Amino acid sequence: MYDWLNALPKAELHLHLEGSLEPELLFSLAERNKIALPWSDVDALRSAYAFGNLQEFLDLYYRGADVLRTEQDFYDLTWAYLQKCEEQNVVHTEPFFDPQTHTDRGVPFEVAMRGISDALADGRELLGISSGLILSFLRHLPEEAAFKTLEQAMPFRDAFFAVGLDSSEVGHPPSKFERVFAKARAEGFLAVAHAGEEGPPEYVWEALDLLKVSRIDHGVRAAEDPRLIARLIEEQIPLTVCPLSNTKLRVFDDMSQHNILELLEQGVKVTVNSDDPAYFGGYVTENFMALHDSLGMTEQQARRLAQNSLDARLAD
Ligand SMILES: Nc1ncnc2[nH]cnc12
Ligand SMILES: [Zn+2]
Repeated sequence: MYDWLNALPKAELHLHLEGSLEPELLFSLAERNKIALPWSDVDALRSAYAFGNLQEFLDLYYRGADVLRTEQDFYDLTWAYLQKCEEQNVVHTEPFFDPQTHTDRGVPFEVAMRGISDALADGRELLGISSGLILSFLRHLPEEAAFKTLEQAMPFRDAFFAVGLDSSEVGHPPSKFERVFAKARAEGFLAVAHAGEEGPPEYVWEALDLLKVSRIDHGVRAAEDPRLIARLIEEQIPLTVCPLSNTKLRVFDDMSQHNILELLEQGVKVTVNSDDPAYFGGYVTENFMALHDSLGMTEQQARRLAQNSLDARLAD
């Protein structure tokens, strides 16, 4: 019934590699690395995936990422995600990687970087999936820590094409990172940022005007500000929307209330993405399916959304 959705060629532009860590892989990495887990089995872990907001999810996401220790672990994580891409006709992907999630617990920057880069290279060669990596700063940490992360990344500068901004949004506006984004842009990187997920429309304005981003990640709360919507349409700034994430994190109470199709019909360049698929119940195709089931998305709308994702690519 959903084969036609799965068959659409798509790009994924909002995916946290650490959020694609499926419970089965999480348990097998814990065993390989001799790490004790607080959950008795995969089902017990899955049943903990009930979130009241972004922070409740992030607490579990950072806890889960602790099983990632070796270059092979990061390779296996990335390769499992790329195999999903192949299954779902995701022909291009621009994943986020949060170095501070790993360096802050003693995993060297280069360990994560090498495992991920090798898997992305194999994805290109063996699966024909093109990709570009986005180095994302954790916004709940100081800007100084982001500067340090950028510095650590410079020996690997060819491994990524853009910087991003994620983690706890409210209370950590884009303006907090204006200087480090300026430095990254001066070094030749593009910029994207999470804004308007839980945070207000002002954060989307700041991401555009201060961080000079090429895309907004989420951005669904921009709908509260008609002037902002007019600008997004005028400049055709893409929004990387994540429907299942938004309902799991209670940005919308129910998928039937999601605004992605209204934004699409207004002329905003919205795309469909999975964010943290292992935690939110599905990859890109399942996100498209949810829009079909709960919002009555038509085939023509699905085709436009998929085309938007291809048009909004930033990496070669
Ligand atoms: N949805 C999300 N928002 C902010 N930071 C994140 N890190 C992983 N998923 C995220
Ligand atoms: Zn995200």
